[in-house]
Amino acid sequence: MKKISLLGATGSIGWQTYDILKEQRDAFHLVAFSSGKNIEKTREMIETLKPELVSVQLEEDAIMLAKEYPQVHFTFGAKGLVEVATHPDSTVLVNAVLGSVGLESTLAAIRMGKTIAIANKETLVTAGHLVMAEAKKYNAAILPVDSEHSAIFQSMNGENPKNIERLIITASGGSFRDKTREELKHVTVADALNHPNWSMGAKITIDSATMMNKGLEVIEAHVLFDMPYDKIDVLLHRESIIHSLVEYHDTSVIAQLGTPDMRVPIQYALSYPDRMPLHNGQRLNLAQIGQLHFKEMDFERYPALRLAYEAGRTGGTILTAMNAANEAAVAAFLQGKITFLEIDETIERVMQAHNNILVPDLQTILNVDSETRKTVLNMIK
Ligand SMILES: NC(=O)C1=CN([C@@H]2O[C@H](COP(=O)(O)OP(=O)(O)OC[C@H]3O[C@@H](n4cnc5c(N)ncnc54)[C@H](OP(=O)(O)O)[C@@H]3O)[C@@H](O)[C@H]2O)C=CC1
Ligand SMILES: CC(=O)[C@@H](O)[C@H](O)COP(=O)(O)O
Ligand SMILES: [Mn+2]
Repeated sequence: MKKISLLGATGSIGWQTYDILKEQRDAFHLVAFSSGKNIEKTREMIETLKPELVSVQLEEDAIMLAKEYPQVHFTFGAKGLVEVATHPDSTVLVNAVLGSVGLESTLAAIRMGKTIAIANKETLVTAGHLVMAEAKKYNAAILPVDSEHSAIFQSMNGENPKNIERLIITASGGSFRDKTREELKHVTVADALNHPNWSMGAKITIDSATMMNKGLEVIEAHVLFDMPYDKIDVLLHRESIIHSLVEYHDTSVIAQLGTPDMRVPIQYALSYPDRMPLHNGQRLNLAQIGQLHFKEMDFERYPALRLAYEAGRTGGTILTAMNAANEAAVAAFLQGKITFLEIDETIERVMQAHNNILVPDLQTILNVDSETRKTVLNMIK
């Protein structure tokens, strides 16, 4: 029986993790979880899985829930995320919280030698060097949940990494893949949230439309697999059936395929190195699909991807600035305060003005993160 802590339980990844935990009660037990402001889902998870510790975003919600569930210990805010991540009974942390807010709790769990099943890509982008150095020091395994990185991880199974020629990350193209840049001037939030293949949280769906999601994933791959940027390519593949590929020196290409269902990489990270049947999983029928499509990436159409490669190749706090600018700009777009095209423009302006620090410590990263968010708010005013 693996004991699990889960951050971001009420989100898209968190709720799909809940689906797996409910179906696999002989294999997994949820000891602690965090949610944000969704109290209905928080109640349901408490009643179904009976954890010992729950963290919510607001103190008043923690006080209210403590009266309803006296057998559960409640905590809240940033310290609550760390308490959930470091619960003494859990051996695996699933980090499915949104944004760089997941960084400190991830580091705290790593320092206890826990296995980290990581969906929270912003943490790896903003402070990948710190996360991987601490994971090595404390012998903590970092297992990818992001579908592309899980595909790469599965395609590297049993292989010697020194034989890899390049990683090929597939991209659906997002909600506006059939539009020109000119046609993006007046798109709405509702249009942008309409992803062709995946049902995901709002922020990552917008990232997918700008292609910043792929930019974050290129950096995530560099961090997780220690691969130089000139050996990480992005390939447009509109069906999201091939989740990513690894090419080897002998020209062989190994890929992982499947219907688009995030429960597959989540469950693989939980059951690794084993596999388990997937409850209600839809099997891939290639004959029925008939055709798969591929196209070279267009960096002019998707400037966010170019910016992410630039930040990755530069390294240092520019990664934190880019990530924080993106988080703040996407939040502003979702609130109707800026247009879709202003997301890229905001990130580029922040990066151009940034004074880079090459090997930042945690405090420097936290300072750059909060300063960048303030800068973006001032730019938007
Ligand atoms: N969704 C997907 O299919 C995929 C997601 N990812 C990555 O996984 C992560 C989560 O994405 P997704 O599930 O889509 O996101 P969602 O927005 O659906 O969920 C985010 C979760 O984090 C909680 N949360 C948000 N802000 C805070 C905060 N300040 N303090 C505490 N909790 C907070 C939310 O709580 P509440 O809702 O209760 O307020 C919710 O539980 C992201 O890094 C994303 O890039 C990676 C691959 C695929
Ligand atoms: C499911 C998942 O891992 C997402 O990150 C997904 O990849 C988004 O799709 P695109 O970014 O390829 O549109
Ligand atoms: Mn992905």
